[in-house]
Order: sequence, then C-alpha cells, then structure tokens
Amino acid sequence: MAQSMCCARPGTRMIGWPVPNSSCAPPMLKIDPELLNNASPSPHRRALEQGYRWLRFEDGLEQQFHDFYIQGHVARVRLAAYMCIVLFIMFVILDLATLPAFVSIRTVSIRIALIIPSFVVVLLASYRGAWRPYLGTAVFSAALVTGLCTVAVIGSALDAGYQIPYEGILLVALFIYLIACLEWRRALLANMVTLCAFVIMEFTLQTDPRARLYQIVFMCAANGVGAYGAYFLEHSIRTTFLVNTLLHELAALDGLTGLSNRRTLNIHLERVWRQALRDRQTVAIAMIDIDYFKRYNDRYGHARGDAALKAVADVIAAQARRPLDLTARYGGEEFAVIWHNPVPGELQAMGELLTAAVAALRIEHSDSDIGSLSVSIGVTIGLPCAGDDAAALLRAADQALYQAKHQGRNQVVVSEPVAALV
Ligand SMILES: Nc1nc2c(ncn2[C@@H]2O[C@H](COP(=O)(O)OP(=O)(O)OP(=O)(O)O)[C@@H](O)[C@H]2O)c(=O)[nH]1
Repeated sequence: MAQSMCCARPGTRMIGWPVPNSSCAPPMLKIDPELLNNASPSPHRRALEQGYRWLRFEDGLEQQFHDFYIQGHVARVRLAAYMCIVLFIMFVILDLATLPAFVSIRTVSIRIALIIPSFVVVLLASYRGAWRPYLGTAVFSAALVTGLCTVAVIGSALDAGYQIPYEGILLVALFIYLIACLEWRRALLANMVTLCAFVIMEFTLQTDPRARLYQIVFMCAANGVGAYGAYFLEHSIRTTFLVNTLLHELAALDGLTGLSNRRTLNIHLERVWRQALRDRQTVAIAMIDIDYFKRYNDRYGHARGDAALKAVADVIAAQARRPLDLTARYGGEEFAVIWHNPVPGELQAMGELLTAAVAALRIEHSDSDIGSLSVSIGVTIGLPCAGDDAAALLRAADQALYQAKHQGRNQVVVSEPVAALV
C-alpha cells in the first residue's frame, strides 16, 4: 500500500484523503489534476478537492449522489433480492431435511414469514416506479430483518438445545456489506444492530463458553472485513460519480462562462427542432455578438476582456426561462439563445430586453460609439417542417446579426421568418 503511494506520478492528486504523504494512508483512486484544473468551480470539483473520507458530501450534492446511487444499482439490488429469496428457500429445504421437526418448525417459520417477504418488498420497490424512492429504505429494512432473524434462527435452535451452524450469520454480514448495494453507513448500522443482538443472544443462550468466544470473535472479524471492503467500494463509487459529472461538464459547458458550449447548442437545437416539429410549435434563435470587442481587449487587456465576457454571459444566462430554452457561448465573443415556442410578435422586445440588460452592466468601453459595452443581436424564428434542418435557422439568425452590425451595432434585428421554415 505504502509502495503504491510512493510511486504516484508527481502532481497526481489522491482523492478523498487529506495528504498522501503518510505511509499509513489507505490507497485511493488517483485522478489527473488536469481534470480538476479545467473544470469550472462546482460542488463536484470542491468535493474532489477536499475529499470525502467520511463518505458524505454537502447536502445538495449528497442528494444527487443518493439518486445516482439508487438509479445505478436498481438492477443489482433486484438481482440480490432474487438471490436471497432463492438462497432462503434452499435454507428452508435444508432445515426441513436436516433438523429435527421441533427445531425446523421454528427456523422455517422465521425464514418464510419474515426474511423472504422482506426481499419480496425489495423486489416490488425495484419494479414499481412509484416505490423507487423507498428502495434504499426497503433494502435497509430487509438487511436488518435478515440479520436479526438469522440471530433468532440460531437462538431459537439453541433454546431448543440444538446447535445449528452459525456460519450463516457471517454470510449475512458479508452479504449486507458487499452485495446488498446498501450505502456504507446503512450497511454498518444494520450489521452493528445484528452484531449486538448476536452477542446478547450468545450470552443468554450459549452454554459453551469456548464456542461463544469463538463465534463472537469471528462475527467481529467478519464485520471488520466487510466494513473495510464496503467503505472502499462506496468511496470508489463516489469518485466515479464526481468524475462522471466533471467530464460531462467539461464536454458540455464553456469553461470561462459556464454557459453551454457550441456542441451542446447544436445537439439541443436538433432536439428542440424535432420536438417542435412533432408539436407544431416554433423555435427561435438569437445570435448575440459583443460590439468592438477586439478594441476592448486592446485597450483594457485580455483579463478584463474575460471578465466582461463573463458578465455578459451571466446576463444572457437569465434569458433561458423555460425547460427547453438554452443559452450558449457560440464562440469567441458570440453567444446564442434558443427559445422554444416564443410568441413571434414579442421577439423584438425580447432582444431589446437583452441589449438593455447588457447596457445596464455599464461596462466602460471608451473605444466604442457609445462609451460602454454593447451587443448586437440577430433573431429569427421558424416553424419546423419535415425535411428542413435546424442549421437553416442558425444561418438566418447569423444573417440578421450581420445586418445589425452593418446598421450601426447596439441593436436588434428580427429577420423575416425564413420562407422554407414557415
Ligand atoms: N478576452 C477574451 N477575448 C476573446 C475571447 N474570445 C475571443 N476574444 C476576442 O474577441 C475579439 C473579436 O474581435 P472581432 O471578431 O474583430 O469583433 P469585434 O472587435 O467585436 O468587432 P464587431 O464584432 O464587428 O463589433 C478578438 O479580439 C478575440 O481575440 C476570450 O475568451 N477572451
């Protein structure tokens, strides 16, 4: 373990543990720092930077992770529930075949009346969409029921003067930690309750002190091994969740402004276009370009240019209010807004709201005609027809923008809807 940490590439960050210079720190997934450097500030990036050794993120992120975890594990939980039902049916048959009737009546009743139904509930929760939010609770309850009932099975046999193999309870502990897909804290809680019940049962019903000691020691060891494995499993899942989200952000968002990038805009436009075609609704695009931005950079420097771009982007971001609307940085100092099904007569006013909002930023630009930063906007609208492509809408908005520049900048031009698109 220590050796693998010594061999880490210089500058490679160890995720989830404070400082990787201690030889006794546990091995964690390593991540290329480039990924973190390129990602925009977000709770995901913060979590990766700060670590999560107690397997907990800040509140909003924790909820997101919980949804991700449940969604990603539905199939495994279902499989685990089927596996348990089959196993416990086998145990019932084994009990009936090997135990005397006065013992098996107790053990079989517990297995059939309590354990198997708890996994049937898990199965139902995994199949029914409305029950899905309670899947984690159902698995936790089933784990608890299985642990306690297995203690009860061993105890009831002991009570009847019959020793049955206690290895089953070890199997249950490892199953809860590693197969049931429970989050680590819940798995630990279910197992600790089971362990306490087991110890109490042993001290109450076990008459052989050596057997008692042996069994308790092995139960504790199984819990240690299981908790250790489950901790690292969940830690890796948390890292995967964070890295997935960062990669998605890097692929979909513009690093400077946080708006969608051009690729996302194109994908979204195609999607909205198809949706509008189905619903016979319109789609509008506004292309927005900052005026005399080269002069701004030349006079105030690139860093202030970046800050101005970000301020304008924040204003533009407020323009996407409906679920299918989108704002994007199209490239350089050019932005785009997709409006899904806007009222055609309001487009001019919507554009002017944008120019007014940028003017309200009052960003000084002494090399422009009006002394402050302004934008030119070209807007167009279309009603998609089969055979058209969304790129025609983009081209039309670009032409309107060109016209706005040509007419003196700091204005909105709404083009006539392109003939092919209406
Ligand atoms: N600071 C900064 N500048 C950028 C960025 N991307 C593009 N630019 C600059 O934006 C300027 C765009 O210049 P032009 O295309 O000539 O347009 P303009 O000066 O705004 O002139 P008009 O559009 O005709 O009003 C260039 O100088 C680019 O270097 C960026 O991310 N940050």
